[in-house]
Amino acid sequence: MDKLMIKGGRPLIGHVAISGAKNSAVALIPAAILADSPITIENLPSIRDVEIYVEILREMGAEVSRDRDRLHIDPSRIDKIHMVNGNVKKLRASSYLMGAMLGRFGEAVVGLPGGCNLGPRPIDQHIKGFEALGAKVVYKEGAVHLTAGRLRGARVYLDVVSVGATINIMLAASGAEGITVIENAAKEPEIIDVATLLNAMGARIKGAGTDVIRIRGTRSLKGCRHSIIPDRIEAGTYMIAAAATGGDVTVDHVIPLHLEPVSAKLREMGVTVEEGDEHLRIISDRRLRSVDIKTLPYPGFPTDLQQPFTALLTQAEGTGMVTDNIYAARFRHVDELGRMGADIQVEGRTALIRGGTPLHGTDVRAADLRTGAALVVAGLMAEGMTELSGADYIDRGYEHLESKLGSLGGEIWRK
Ligand SMILES: CC(=O)N[C@H]1[C@@H](OP(=O)(O)OP(=O)(O)OC[C@H]2O[C@@H](n3ccc(=O)[nH]c3=O)[C@H](O)[C@@H]2O)O[C@H](CO)[C@@H](O)[C@@H]1O
Ligand SMILES: C=C(OP(=O)(O)O)C(=O)O
Repeated sequence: MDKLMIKGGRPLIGHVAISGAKNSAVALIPAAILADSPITIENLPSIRDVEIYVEILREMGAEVSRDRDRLHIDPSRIDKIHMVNGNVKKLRASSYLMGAMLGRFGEAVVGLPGGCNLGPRPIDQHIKGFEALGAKVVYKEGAVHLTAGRLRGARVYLDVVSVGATINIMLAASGAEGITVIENAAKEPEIIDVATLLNAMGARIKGAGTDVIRIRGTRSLKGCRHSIIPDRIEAGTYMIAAAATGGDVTVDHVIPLHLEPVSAKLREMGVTVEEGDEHLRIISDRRLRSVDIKTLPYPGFPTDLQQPFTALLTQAEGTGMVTDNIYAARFRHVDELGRMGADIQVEGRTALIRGGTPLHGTDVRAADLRTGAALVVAGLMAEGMTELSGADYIDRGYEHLESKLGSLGGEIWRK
């Protein structure tokens, strides 16, 4: 496993260009399965999750080629093969194969998805949606077997606000006959991105970005060209790192509205956040006040930035409280931050961070993607060298992390 070496103590200064969103990319790629002709996806991030999804589509018979940040997918020869083991187990977003295959073929056999281990991650709401559209569901040997023949539009109320279930039901419903209405839908920007692609393919989706989404499906979805929205989680990570190091960083190619919860919390801490049309500038003198964070579905504070934000709070004055309302057990970064000198107590789904304890570099391990991001932020703040193993997790979601941080003056390299 690769390691990242980080020498802390230098402020990050300069501009960083934000890549396309991971959580859009891993939904847009399987969405291509629904089309009968080629699709081009632009602003594609170079990250491991994308590489894995490309391999999955190739295994299914798609012709896929890449030209810098453009991905061309010809799905016309995709076959309804069973996708039970191997790459599907490496990704959470492999669950989207269920909706996409159901929408195109009326049947699917897909292994239960993998992804970051954040505690239990059920897919009951996805299944509830597929059943409402007429699918029969059987669990056999670690895989979900779905059969429907022709799917029919239906009304689905989600008991839990779920990004994955909302997208998966949109995918299936786009290939269904008639109208589907998703109530209590998730409102994340990535959902709007997927709906934009499906509409360009010929579906008629209204309300994406609100909690009621209406989808009129069609049998013939065609190829198109689509550009992925910026990755708000990558951008938020650089904003946090800028604040953490007492830096002056402009994150370019972002949609500032998507980062409002992060900007608001940084401002509460005493950080200056200047907003342009497509950029945000973060200026920090490293004199930070503690704040409380409660993660919530969009437009609330994103759980995917909870861990890096916790690292930032270790250097703020006072005690901060971080409550993860999405994943009760998303605290694998806490012990590692403790090894670097942080004082954090976890009670239930809340972490209490006593700020102002100096951090020192040591050997730490990322066991999931955003733990990795938290430890990078901590390493940049710490005195001395941090040796971070588990860099492969970080590669799942951050394009060219070392060179982007390096161009900002951060000292980070791969061993
Ligand atoms: C590939 C992708 O886009 N991943 C993101 C997506 O994950 P993912 O789509 O898996 O997350 P969900 O929005 O579905 O999960 C939200 C909450 O709902 C629960 N739940 C979800 C589905 C279900 O059927 N039943 C159920 O109980 C989950 O356990 C969790 O507590 O949104 C999460 C929440 O913003 C992010 O952390 C992930 O980065
Ligand atoms: C949890 C995440 O990803 P996934 O849902 O793909 O595991 C994440 O991006 O932080």
